[in-house]
Amino acid sequence: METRTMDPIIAMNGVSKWFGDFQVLKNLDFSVDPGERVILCGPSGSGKSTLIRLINRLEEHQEGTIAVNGIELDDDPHKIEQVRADVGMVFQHFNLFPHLTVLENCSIPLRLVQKKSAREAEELAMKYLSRVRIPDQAGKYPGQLSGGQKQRVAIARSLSMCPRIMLFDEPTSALDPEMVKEVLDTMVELARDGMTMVCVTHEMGFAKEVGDRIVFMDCGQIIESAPPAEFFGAPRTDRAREFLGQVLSQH
Ligand SMILES: Nc1ncnc2c1ncn2[C@@H]1O[C@H](COP(=O)(O)OP(=O)(O)OP(=O)(O)O)[C@@H](O)[C@H]1O
Repeated sequence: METRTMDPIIAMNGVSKWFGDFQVLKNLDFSVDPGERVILCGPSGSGKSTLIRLINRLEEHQEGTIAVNGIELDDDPHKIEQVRADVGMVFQHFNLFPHLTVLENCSIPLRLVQKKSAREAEELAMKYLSRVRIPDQAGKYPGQLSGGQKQRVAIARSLSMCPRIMLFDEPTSALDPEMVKEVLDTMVELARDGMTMVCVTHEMGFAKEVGDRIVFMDCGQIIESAPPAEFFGAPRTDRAREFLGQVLSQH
């Protein structure tokens, strides 16, 4: 039995979701404390992306409750907007606008969503581009950047909105191996600064270094949830052992 000392910033209870007839998530309980770093792992198709996308309502659940920062998600657009203001998300494929410069990619959302002035938006965007160590790329277009640089722009864009939670959905899996480290290093720094993070990743070295807790999913269920030392040192289920055997042999 887990003992908790604070209210979770993400609380999912009894959550189920279907795509048509296919039940992708099955009666999940999942919570994250403020400042906690949770790594979601599991075989392909186990429901990790779907779970993470429920947190900012990119997908809708059909059963159970999901509360983020105390706001329970339902069809109310105002609540969804409030939750999205608190939650940044970084995807596998960056999702940058190719016709906008790096600086515009980061500053335009600040003007449109947070109604900042052009000058304030650019200053904030530059602050976060510096934080991810690419201020010198501000005038370039995404097509002129490496994959690792593009992903750091995506992280800077999210951070400049000042989220309380960052979600990462396989942020390094579209990158060449030599680019992976620079993105993971950026995420490690973010974790050191105390950001609440939920990361779907197969990077088990990163998971060990950064994770407070590893959540292992299979077939739409949470099978294990344990600190890294326990999960990697002594997985309790055959399914987790088999998964670890596969990913550790690939990396
Ligand atoms: N929009 C959708 N419509 C129908 N089925 C979907 C949809 N999105 C996901 N699925 C299915 O739901 C299951 C879980 O998908 P999900 O992407 O959440 O898994 P995952 O664990 O993140 O997998 P991966 O590691 O391969 O990204 C898969 O069988 C997938 O085909």
